[in-house]
Amino acid sequence: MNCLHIKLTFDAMCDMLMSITEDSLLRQIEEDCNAVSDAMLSIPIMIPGTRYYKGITARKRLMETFREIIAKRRRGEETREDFLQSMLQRDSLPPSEKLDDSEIMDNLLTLIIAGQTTTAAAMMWSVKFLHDNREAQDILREEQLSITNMKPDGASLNHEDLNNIRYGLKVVKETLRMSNVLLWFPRVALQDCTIEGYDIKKGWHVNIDATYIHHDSDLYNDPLKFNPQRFDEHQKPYSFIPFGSGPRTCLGINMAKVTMLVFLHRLAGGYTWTLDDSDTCLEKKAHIPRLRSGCPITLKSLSKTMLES
Ligand code: HEM
Repeated sequence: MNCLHIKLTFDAMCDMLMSITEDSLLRQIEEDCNAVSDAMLSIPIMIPGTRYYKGITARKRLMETFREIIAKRRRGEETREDFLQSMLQRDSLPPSEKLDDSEIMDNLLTLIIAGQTTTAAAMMWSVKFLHDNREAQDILREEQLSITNMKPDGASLNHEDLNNIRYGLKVVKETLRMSNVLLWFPRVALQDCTIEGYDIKKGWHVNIDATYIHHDSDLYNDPLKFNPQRFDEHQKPYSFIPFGSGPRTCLGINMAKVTMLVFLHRLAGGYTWTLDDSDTCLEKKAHIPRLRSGCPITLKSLSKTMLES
């Protein structure tokens, strides 16, 4: 199932950014992006076979692919309404505001890597937490079915429906609190300062430990329990920071939330599921916590489940 989460979010991301829908090209870009991600925590040794080497060569291939797509657009061979097109439209602006090809390519790769594995991992954890918490799954399902029942047959979700997925949003938040997709955010102190009595010197590297904050029992009652309802109460400032905080807050916060809401709506509103692998070990050497098993599941459509019960 993790593979499916990754494929879903990856394809949606590439479509939104560059309107790529051809499967073979998507799979090639996906493989290369995975190699770049895997290289992030590797030792920087440029020897064939190492994770670092694979990441650097994959990045070169990706840049070539993006360069070709950009060249086609610049030659006017294709025009789309996507993120790439909006970056290219800056060509008509004064030179200081234009983006050159390498900036455009960097932006594309940054958004794919920042947005794809994070959202896919969060979706995987929501499947696992909801599987282990049947009560939360049932409340979520009830909400999704009531939204579907109010709509004409086959109509897709609109903005108003998304605003009505209130319990679903709490499931998203509780999943992000417990899974800590990004474990900590590194910062460098730009000047000497004192925080809560601790002196921090200019140039020190400081890590904001989101995992600790999200599991602090002074902030969250029974922090190891998956309890979406806890978000009925107002959170203290800086106690819930899955998307960071301040000027470098996640740019994709709304996209991530909407992607997860649509996914949960479809999943809980259409299916029940069982886990095919109960292994709870985490993947080794991954910079985002994920189940080693990939969280494979078997889906059963609700209509079938209802007939059987
Ligand atoms: C569940 C999904 C996601 C989580 C948990 C997440 C988390 C984060 C966090 C914690 C940061 C801030 C890191 C820091 O302060 O140093 C961040 C930054 C960022 N995120 Fe996300 N993210 C998610 C999805 C996305 C998506 C879908 C996109 C893009 C489409 C995206 C694009 C970015 C970018 C570009 C930054 C850098 C912002 C900057 O430095 O100014 N993220 N993300």
